[in-house]
Amino acid sequence: MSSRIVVKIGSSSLTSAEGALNREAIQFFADEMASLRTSGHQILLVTSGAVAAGFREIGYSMRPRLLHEKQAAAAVGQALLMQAYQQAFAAHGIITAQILLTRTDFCSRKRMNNAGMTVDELLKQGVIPIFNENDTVSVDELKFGDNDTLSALVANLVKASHLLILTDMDGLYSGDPRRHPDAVRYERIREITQEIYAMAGGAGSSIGTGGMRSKVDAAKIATRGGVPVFVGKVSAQGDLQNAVNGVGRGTYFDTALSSLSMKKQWLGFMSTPLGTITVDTGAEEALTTGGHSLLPVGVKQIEGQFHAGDVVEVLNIKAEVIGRGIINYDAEQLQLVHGMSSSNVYQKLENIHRLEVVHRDEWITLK
Ligand SMILES: Nc1ncnc2c1ncn2[C@@H]1O[C@H](COP(=O)(O)OP(=O)(O)O)[C@@H](O)[C@H]1O
Ligand SMILES: N[C@@H](CCC(=O)OP(=O)(O)O)C(=O)O
Repeated sequence: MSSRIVVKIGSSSLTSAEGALNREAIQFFADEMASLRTSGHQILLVTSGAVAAGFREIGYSMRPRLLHEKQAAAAVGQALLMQAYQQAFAAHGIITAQILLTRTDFCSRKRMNNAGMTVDELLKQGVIPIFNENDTVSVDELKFGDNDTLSALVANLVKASHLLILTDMDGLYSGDPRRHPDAVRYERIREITQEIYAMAGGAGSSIGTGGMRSKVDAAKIATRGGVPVFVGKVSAQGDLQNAVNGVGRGTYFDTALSSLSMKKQWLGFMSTPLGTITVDTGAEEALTTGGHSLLPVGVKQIEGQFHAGDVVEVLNIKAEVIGRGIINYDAEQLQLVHGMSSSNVYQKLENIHRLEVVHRDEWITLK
């Protein structure tokens, strides 16, 4: 199988601040992707720009902020965006396909498998699949918002050899260069630590959404799934090929030492937690560094109406998210026994099938 490359292009690279598609830019990116394809790679594109391309057409004077206005703008802009790509790729005799996804599509393995099979078939037929979030049906709390996360999930789904996140900045700097002109650029990140997160700020322009922060989030998801990531700028002929060859103008994120199984990727990045539990310091250590399961004695607080088998988010006593796991208790049961030693739990609850609140095999550390 030829290698699969997922290219993500942000709104800031495709549209003007006034809200118009930059057709020249779209042609340029299509040319770059076509030439990558000629060199033997399969290409998948994740593109933003629907809201930015649609808001002026619809009559808004600036990029809307309200959800229903953004959705209306996206419905207009998505058609314009696709038309522009179709035209640009047609110059190379390449057919494109539109795939609109929401976060909930990734929650269901069945929907994900269906999307995966459709993509396989499109690639087999030589088509370039073009993804965007299905903005019209996404509700606020289930939105990707920016497309960086979507691109990482797509890259993991298709087992890509590279994820290239193209933006208006040539990589990750020690601070947002728009505000810190003396910031220095990182060529390579071997491990995404809290310090790296601290450097990455939000969107610097009025067009983009997630900024560098959501790109680092995406890099974390992809690299833990075994896909190396490039975040940077492509603006001259040959830049995209250079990005693939390791000499692009941007930052490279190495894959994590051991890549996660699909089950753990689902747990960490696609599932929807139905509750939150807070654990004490000992339990935090046991889960995050000790490789142990979570026992009732370490649980301090419980929120949400979850049932055994649901996914919950786990917080430490500083209220930071440390990971997610599949819970073995209903919320009401756990309320009765949290903080108790194991022997007391057995006395209190007669028919528990597993003592562990979260078993280590059904846990992912996200800190
Ligand atoms: N540490 C950083 N290094 C580089 N850029 C940063 C950093 N922190 C914030 N940014 C901002 O992130 C922006 C890119 O993200 P965004 O505007 O969302 O673009 P896109 O539309 O391509 O997704 C840059 O223009 C920059 O202002
Ligand atoms: N789905 C939205 C993406 C919004 C957005 O701005 O994303 P990005 O430019 O990738 O930070 C759109 O097409 O407008």
